[in-house]
Amino acid sequence: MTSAPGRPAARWSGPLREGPAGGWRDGDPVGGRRWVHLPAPLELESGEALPGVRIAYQTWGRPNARRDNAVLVLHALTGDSHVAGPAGPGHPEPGWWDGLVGPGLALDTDRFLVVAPNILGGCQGSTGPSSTAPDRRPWGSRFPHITLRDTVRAEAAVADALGVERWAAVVGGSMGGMRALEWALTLPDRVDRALVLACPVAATAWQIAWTSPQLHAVRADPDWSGGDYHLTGRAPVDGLGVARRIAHVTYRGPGELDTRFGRRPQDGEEPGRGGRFAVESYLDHQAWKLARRFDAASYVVLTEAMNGHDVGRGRGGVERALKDMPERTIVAGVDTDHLYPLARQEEIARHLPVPGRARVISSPHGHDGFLLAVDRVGELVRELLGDLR
Ligand SMILES: CC(=O)SCCNC(=O)CCNC(=O)[C@H](O)C(C)(C)COP(=O)(O)OP(=O)(O)OC[C@H]1O[C@@H](n2cnc3c(N)ncnc32)[C@H](O)[C@@H]1OP(=O)(O)O
Ligand SMILES: N[C@@H](CCO)C(=O)O
Repeated sequence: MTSAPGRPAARWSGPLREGPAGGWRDGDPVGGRRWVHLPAPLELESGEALPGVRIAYQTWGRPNARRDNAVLVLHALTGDSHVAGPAGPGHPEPGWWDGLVGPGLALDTDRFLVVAPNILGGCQGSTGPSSTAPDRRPWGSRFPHITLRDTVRAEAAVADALGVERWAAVVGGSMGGMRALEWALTLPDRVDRALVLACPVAATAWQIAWTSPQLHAVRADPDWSGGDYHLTGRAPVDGLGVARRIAHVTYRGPGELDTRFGRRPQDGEEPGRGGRFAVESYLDHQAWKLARRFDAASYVVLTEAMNGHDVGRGRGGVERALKDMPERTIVAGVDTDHLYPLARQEEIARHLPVPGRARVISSPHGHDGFLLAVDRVGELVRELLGDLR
């Protein structure tokens, strides 16, 4: 085992403990996390049924009398329900779109009820491979293959619990953007508008190719134990760390890394003589940071769900499918994104019911620009929702 600086202990601390259940209650803390339990096993696209599903979610703002002011925000691969707000119990970091949600902000909590679930298959409160199965053991390798459409059907229970028949909008980037597309196409009566950021209409060979060494890295870790490591006291943190290093390079811009790090050695280290370049140290930091907060089996399940992303499946192809998107759909991408390049968003925009061009998020940060260029994302949200009262 490597003893690289920052490497976490080889175990993962497990899913969050249960909190309050149910839908909207006056007086609940803003941003507080709640859980919805599905009343029946979830019928998966594969034909299997998944029993005992619960979905964790957070809310900000209040529902109006007609309950038509709810906006669903969908997180990316390693995100969670904590879109906004300070770090606190269960949330070691501030919200990942802090600055977008609050009074007077683009997702104005004086006007909207903002709702963010943790995805099915994840590890931040919703049912995933690290959760307990009905036999009281972790699901582990028995957790079924899920699709992004399955995640949408599971989240319908959150809308039901909140009394929301139709989202005023669904908003998401990367995997969240894929899921925004799937929400609008799987449950079209329940989505009025959509903001789709930094994602493709279907996973491409290029995108799947980048995930292949990541999946191999996790599964090659001896602590993976075929996916059944949750009770062993060890977790495949080295494999997950390698996966994150590979993924993180795809998430950032080459110009950005050159500018930030250049050929600089990490302080006090000598590259080539056992030491690292600063950029290598940066990737090590990203690796261990994720390994501390994310379950490797969730990473595998969700990566495979993204690889299966194809809005055209069973819908007569992607062009036919996109014709059923809401008329009020905005698509945007990051100009330096080499993982999900702007051409992929142009492809979506071209085939919408009201065809147009993709909006551009100008950012040096590559794919992660959709997380970091909060002001620009705020402009797009205002463009989508500005006329709603
Ligand atoms: C629950 C949570 O922890 S977050 C959950 C929600 N997260 C998400 O939804 C998305 C996942 N998050 C991400 O992808 C990323 O965190 C992003 C994109 C939001 C972060 O992007 P940025 O703000 O640009 O961070 P950046 O890539 O510059 O990394 C900064 C980190 O690298 C560290 N760093 C910078 N240079 C070096 C170096 N040479 N060696 C080691 N570490 C370095 C910084 O100290 C900083 O550490 P910290 O994050 O622990 O404070
Ligand atoms: N940095 C993002 C990229 C995936 O879109 C994440 O980890 O979720």
